[in-house]
Amino acid sequence: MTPRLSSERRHGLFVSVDGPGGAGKTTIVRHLAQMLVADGEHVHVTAEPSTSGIGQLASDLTPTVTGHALACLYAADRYHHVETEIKPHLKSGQIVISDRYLASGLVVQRFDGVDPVFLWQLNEEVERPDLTVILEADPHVIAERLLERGPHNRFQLAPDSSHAEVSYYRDATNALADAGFEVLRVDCSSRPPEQSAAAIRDRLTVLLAPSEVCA
Ligand SMILES: Nc1ncnc2c1ncn2[C@@H]1O[C@H](COP(=O)(O)OP(=O)(O)OP(=O)(O)O)[C@@H](O)[C@H]1O
Ligand SMILES: Cc1cn([C@H]2C[C@H](O)[C@@H](COP(=O)(O)O)O2)c(=O)[nH]c1=O
Repeated sequence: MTPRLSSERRHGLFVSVDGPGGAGKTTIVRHLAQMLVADGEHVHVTAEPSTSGIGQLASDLTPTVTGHALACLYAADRYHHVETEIKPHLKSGQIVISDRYLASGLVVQRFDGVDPVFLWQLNEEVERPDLTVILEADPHVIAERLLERGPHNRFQLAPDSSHAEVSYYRDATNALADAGFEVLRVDCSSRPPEQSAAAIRDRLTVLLAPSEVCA
């Protein structure tokens, strides 16, 4: 039987899920949320770009605005997202799962040639997730998935975009781990999305275990 996560927390748990296009972020977040709800948890699923005006603006301008300006828009959306949506849900004790967060901010604008050091500094003060999940995948596998599903954005149009993105994510993951973030790498090439979601749920259970003992 799956151990229950604590439903009596006064502060929630913040989980971000990032990874290259086609790795399965949205699919896995959906499965994860369903599993947690079935465990009796209160879950809030969110995403970046957020649904706020800044998020909408970033989304609308992504086809035409590039580089540093777009990086600043996404970072502005992130800081606003934390203050107006993520923190309030955490304060009410919910598990907040964000489909894309900081790691995407360290990766996607590199397609426009933005320096990773600039991206790191721009995002340095955003809220640190309790768990930063990075979906890893064989670039050939996700390139196939993108071909089948179709691209979601201009960054996925280049023929070798999956290879480049996997490499950018490797850099971002190393930087996050070096900075002391709690990082969980989940391989998504060779197993169904339900199993990837279960691996994340298992880590959350471990993360929550000490507070269950103290309660
Ligand atoms: N583990 C998996 N095995 C096989 N197919 C998968 C797996 N995960 C996702 N898919 C399929 O791959 C496609 C991409 O999944 P999804 O949209 O969840 O990825 P994503 O990482 O959110 O992509 P994007 O960044 O482009 O929004 C979908 O058609 C989905 O059904
Ligand atoms: C967080 C973040 C997002 N983006 C862009 C990349 C895509 O155009 C959309 C996300 O849509 P998807 O369906 O999840 O692929 O937002 C970005 O450029 N930079 C960011 O930091």
